[in-house]
Parts: sequence; C-alpha cells; structure tokens
Amino acid sequence: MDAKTHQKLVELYKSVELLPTDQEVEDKKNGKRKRKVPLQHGHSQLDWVKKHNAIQSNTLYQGHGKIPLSEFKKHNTVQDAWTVYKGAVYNITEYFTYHPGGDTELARAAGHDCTKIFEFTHSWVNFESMMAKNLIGYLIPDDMI
Ligand code: HEM
Repeated sequence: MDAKTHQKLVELYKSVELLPTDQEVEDKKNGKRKRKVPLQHGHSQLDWVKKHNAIQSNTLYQGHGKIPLSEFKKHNTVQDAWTVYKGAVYNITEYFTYHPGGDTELARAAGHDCTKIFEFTHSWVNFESMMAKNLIGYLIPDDMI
C-alpha cells in the first residue's frame, strides 16, 4: 500500500472512532470500574464460545469484503450493529445478549471504530477470536470502491 492510501485509511478510521469520555478516563485513573451486568441464562461467555464454534462464518460483504463508509454507517443500531476493530468490520448484532458489559455499552460500538475504547475497557479480551466468524470485510472510503 502506498503512503497516500495508508494516510487516507488512517483518516477514515479516525472519522468513525469512538473514544472513552473524559469521565471514563478519570474513573479508570481512580481505579473505578464499571460493573458487569446480569445476563440471561444460557448467555455466558462460554455459551458464546460454543455458539460461535457452531455457526458458519459470515460471508464477506458482497463477496469481496470492501465496505464503503456510507454503507458501514447505516448499521448503527442494536438490531443491526456493525463495528470496526483494527480496520476490519464485524457484525456484532448476535453478541448483544452475551456482552458482560451490557447492551448499552456495546451499542456505543455500533457504526463506530471501537478499537481504542475496546482496548481501554478490556485489553485482555481477544476480540479477533471471539468474533472471528462475524468478520464481514474491511472499511474503505466511498471513493475507493
Ligand atoms: C464500545 C465497545 C465496548 C464497550 C464500551 C464495552 C464495555 C464493557 C464493560 C463496561 C464491561 C464490564 C466491565 C469489565 O469487565 O471490566 C465489559 C466486559 C466485557 N466485554 Fe465489553 N465493551 C465493548 C465492546 C465489546 C466487544 C465488541 C466484545 C467482544 C468482542 C466485548 C467483550 C467483553 C467481555 C468478554 C467482557 C468481560 C470481561 C471480563 O470478564 O473480564 N466487549 N465490556
């Protein structure tokens, strides 16, 4: 990839990036952590792993996996949630009822690049392995399609 394209992609991810709020940064400094929420029976992390192992991988968006920004941004609700993690786009809709931090927190990721806030909140969680089969493509600018 040439330097210009690289720069364009960096700017693209920034345009949808979600950062922790000042309050969240402050709370973390003071050792204050957000609570986990109670999940429904059968929705533990182990249940997610089992379900994830059993499902088929998502097919890539339109076969090629190149997702223009304007398309990505449409998927910003709990019922239809896409997120970017390290440049890759994942459909996280199915994970909502399994997220230990609750659906309100996870909803913040929908339609955004959640890389930074994800690492800020739980750097020990392995996003790629948990969501491997929900990978649907890679974010690109509208004019690169
Ligand atoms: C905007 C994005 C997200 C936010 C703000 C967020 C927030 C949180 C919060 C507040 C907790 C509970 C506190 C804690 O355990 O320290 C949590 C737990 C957790 N979240 Fe997220 N989350 C996000 C995205 C995700 C995603 C996409 C995944 C899966 C790939 C995920 C997986 C987990 C797991 C596995 C835990 C439990 C951690 C543990 O047991 O130590 N989260 N999240």
